[in-house]
Amino acid sequence: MKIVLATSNKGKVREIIELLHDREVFPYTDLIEGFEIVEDGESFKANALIKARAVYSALGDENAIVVADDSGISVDALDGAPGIYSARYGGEGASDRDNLLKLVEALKEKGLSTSPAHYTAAIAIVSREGESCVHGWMHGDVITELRGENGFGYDPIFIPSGYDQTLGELPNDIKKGLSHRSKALELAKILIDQIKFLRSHAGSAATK
Ligand SMILES: O=c1[nH]c(=O)c2ncn([C@@H]3O[C@H](COP(=O)(O)OP(=O)(O)OP(=O)(O)O)[C@@H](O)[C@H]3O)c2[nH]1
Ligand SMILES: [Mg+2]
Repeated sequence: MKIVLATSNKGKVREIIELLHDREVFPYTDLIEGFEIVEDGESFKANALIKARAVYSALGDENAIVVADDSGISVDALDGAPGIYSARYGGEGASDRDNLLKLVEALKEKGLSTSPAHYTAAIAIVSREGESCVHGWMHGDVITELRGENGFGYDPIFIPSGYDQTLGELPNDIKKGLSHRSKALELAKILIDQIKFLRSHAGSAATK
């Protein structure tokens, strides 16, 4: 059963494939040409569903189970910014590093060197059975000093609650155990396995 990821973010692909380890998972760009998806939803959930629906219909394969992730970081001292705009906080086409440096600059402009913050991940699942969305969060603090190269995006300035190192410094395995994405995927796995169960029993039910 093909699980197709509706993302072009390599950091997400790596993490999601690791977290869905015993399932056949690959990015949609292994199957069809990548295409621009306009994420004009008002929430992480709305954007995740937009991405999953767009890839599901572009694939035209009723057996596909399409999984999308919309995620971002929300900083208390910036009234929750960048939130759903995390991917383009530094402007259209901004790189992860541009986005991170923009966040550091915004904190410094307020005379701050740290602020409570949290990551949100919304994971949408679209298949012929229907569509659903689950969430996961990870709380901690952002700092204005970049520390470490692990993870991706804003990780070098994010210190998860209970730790004193950033996700850039901590081994990826630590992030796997506590990230917004891993929490949401634990729930998504239940829904994906339900779809598998329904499909494997659909045939036997029909023959009774
Ligand atoms: O340091 C980080 N560690 C994470 O674990 C994480 N999860 C999300 N993000 C950031 O939030 C935005 C997602 O935007 P996003 O959901 O639109 O994804 P994207 O545009 O990169 O790819 P796609 O999935 O839309 O194709 C991007 O700026 C990511 O850097 C993270 N940053
Ligand atoms: Mg995006």
